[in-house]
Amino acid sequence: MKSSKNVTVVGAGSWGTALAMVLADNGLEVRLWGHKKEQIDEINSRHTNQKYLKDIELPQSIIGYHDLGESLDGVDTIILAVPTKAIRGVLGQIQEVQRAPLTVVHVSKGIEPDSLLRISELIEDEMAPENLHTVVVLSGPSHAEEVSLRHPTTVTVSSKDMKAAEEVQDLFMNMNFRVYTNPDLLGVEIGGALKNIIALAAGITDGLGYGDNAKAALITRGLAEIARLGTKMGANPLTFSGLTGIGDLIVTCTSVHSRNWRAGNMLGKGHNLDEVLANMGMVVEGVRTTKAAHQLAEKYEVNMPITDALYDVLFNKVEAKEAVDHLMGRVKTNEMEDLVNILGERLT
Ligand SMILES: NC(=O)C1=CN([C@@H]2O[C@H](COP(=O)(O)OP(=O)(O)OC[C@H]3O[C@@H](n4cnc5c(N)ncnc54)[C@H](OP(=O)(O)O)[C@@H]3O)[C@@H](O)[C@H]2O)C=CC1
Ligand SMILES: O=C(CO)COP(=O)(O)O
Repeated sequence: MKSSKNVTVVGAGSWGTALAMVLADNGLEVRLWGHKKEQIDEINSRHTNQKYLKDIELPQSIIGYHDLGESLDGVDTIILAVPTKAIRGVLGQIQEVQRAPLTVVHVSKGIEPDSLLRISELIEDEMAPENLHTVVVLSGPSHAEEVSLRHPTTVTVSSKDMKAAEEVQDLFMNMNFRVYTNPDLLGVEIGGALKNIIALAAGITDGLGYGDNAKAALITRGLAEIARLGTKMGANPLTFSGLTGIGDLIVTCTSVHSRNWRAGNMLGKGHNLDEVLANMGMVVEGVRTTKAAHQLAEKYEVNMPITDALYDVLFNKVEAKEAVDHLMGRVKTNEMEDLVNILGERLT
């Protein structure tokens, strides 16, 4: 038994359920809130969540809740595990029923289009200051399917309040789930969100049958454009060589577990976006994030050719092959110069 803390996981999808398992393995009685009654009944009676984690037996110490107020009773920390586009609505519901300020540990990977807020900023924007103690992000290369099988996984936590981040590190850390800290909140959130864009693109080139050279190019040049934008926004460029940068890019661009990769793969094979999203049955964060990143690139005047190409495929009906041809046919350039210039600007 590691902790007597009461924790509620808000969102009973793949990631919320897998994280609830980590906390249960650490000796906590975990409350798992979901908005679908049948699913909560399944969690409590059969100790499974078949739609999201097929054939996984959940620990009995995970208790499903359908009543949000009840799930938050006596709780000071929540793990917020819903898709980015559901966050404002769910926080609205939480604020109607919460009785004490909350530490919100968010695990979502996205950026809100138009407002261009990162998730920690979105939470601060949506929650009244008296309802919010602090925000911590947990992010990194971590497919729920593998975490639920207790396979070795590493993630990073970050916050403006690093003491709170360290408490979250202690809460989750175990022999299968190793948690690091990184004080660069902006870099951690940007890396986690933008890797989904590159995973969609990697799925597309795999769907087109282009193979490993193309994928390696996407991962490394994708990292270059994520690092350019993140560094211009104020992140530590070294964060992008860590778990929430290259780490999450590798896992998402190369794994069949990735919904972003799978969606891209179907696009590359010629299916249209509506068809792909309708078939997925789970969130594909990279689609909305592409819109947000396209807007961020314009705002910060950063060159993001892969993001632009994907934006055209998703929203301007450009054929995937045509987008790749366009990327390959751009004017010659230097591999590192843009990032070096951005770093130089920051020093002056
Ligand atoms: N899956 C993974 O391996 C990882 C996911 N993440 C991130 O975690 C976040 C959540 O993803 P994930 O769990 O995978 O997504 P899933 O699609 O697996 O599950 C999302 C869950 O949120 C619920 N939900 C959606 N909208 C609402 C709402 N308005 N109110 C209440 N519940 C809602 C869904 O309910 P319903 O069943 O009704 O749709 C579902 O239970 C994403 O940002 C993702 O990028 C991060 C790391 C790993
Ligand atoms: O973020 C993830 C792994 O780190 C999950 O990626 P997908 O949302 O593409 O499945």
